[in-house]
Amino acid sequence: MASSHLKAEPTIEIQRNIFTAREKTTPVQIALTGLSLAFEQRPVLSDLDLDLRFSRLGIVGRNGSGKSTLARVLAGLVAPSSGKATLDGVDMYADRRAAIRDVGILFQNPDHQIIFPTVLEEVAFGLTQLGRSKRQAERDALDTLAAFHKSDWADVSVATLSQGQKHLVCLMAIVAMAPKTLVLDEPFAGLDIPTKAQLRRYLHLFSGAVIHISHDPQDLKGCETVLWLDKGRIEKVGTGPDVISDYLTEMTRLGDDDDISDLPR
Ligand SMILES: Nc1ncnc2c1ncn2[C@@H]1O[C@H](COP(=O)(O)OP(=O)(O)OP(=O)(O)O)[C@@H](O)[C@H]1O
Repeated sequence: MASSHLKAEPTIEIQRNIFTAREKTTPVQIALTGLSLAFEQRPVLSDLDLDLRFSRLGIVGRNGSGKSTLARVLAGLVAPSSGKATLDGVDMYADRRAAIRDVGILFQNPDHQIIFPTVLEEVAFGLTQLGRSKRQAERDALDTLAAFHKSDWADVSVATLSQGQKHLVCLMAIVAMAPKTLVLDEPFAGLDIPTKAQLRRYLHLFSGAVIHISHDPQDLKGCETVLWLDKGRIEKVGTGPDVISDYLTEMTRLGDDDDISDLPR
């Protein structure tokens, strides 16, 4: 396969405003009011209250702290047990049409996300979900591939791509839909360092707001605001360096502990 690279200082061809300069990023408001969610009566999110505007919001927390569940609630994929979550005033669970239009979500495993055999079909699919004709969707998908300098990927079989390349296909599919908010649920887990760095560069070009979930603070460099979740509650929210510094201190302390032995109740 011919390779095509995005260089460190890319020439961005602005096509349908898919990419704009970072300083033009449009912030989004996140509001949680008394948000709780339980699975089989086991609380996973407990009475979360939050109201802030962000362009790049990081969410950190240990395994099982409720990060993915919060992401799913925000994207409208799961209903809270009580309380409310909105993005720019919209309850995404109540308004499925707005959810498809306004929120893109990128999961850890691209194989759980990709359903079509070729790159073009995969990228075009979301656009048909937005109501575009198949022909228009394919045209717009080709524009997106071109914006990412990946026109030569159009007819490539997704099954032949590496894990990092599959992540990029998912990212292109979501960016093509131009959501206001992109939710990244540990999308870099398991990727090697250069692949992570390259995907981060592509992400940097996305002009909407980003919610980036990770248990690794390294991934959240560049988030102006970070929310730390612990056992389904907000432990701290504030500027990135401030929250990450406290989080690392606590994670280092817990590393000397043996709570891996504790089973969920
Ligand atoms: N569909 C479900 N049914 C039952 N329990 C669930 C379900 N989804 C998540 N949980 C539980 O909710 C808790 C929080 O899970 P969640 O995936 O939100 O945490 P997380 O912070 O994203 O964890 P990780 O970093 O390990 O991905 C976990 O104990 C998990 O087992």
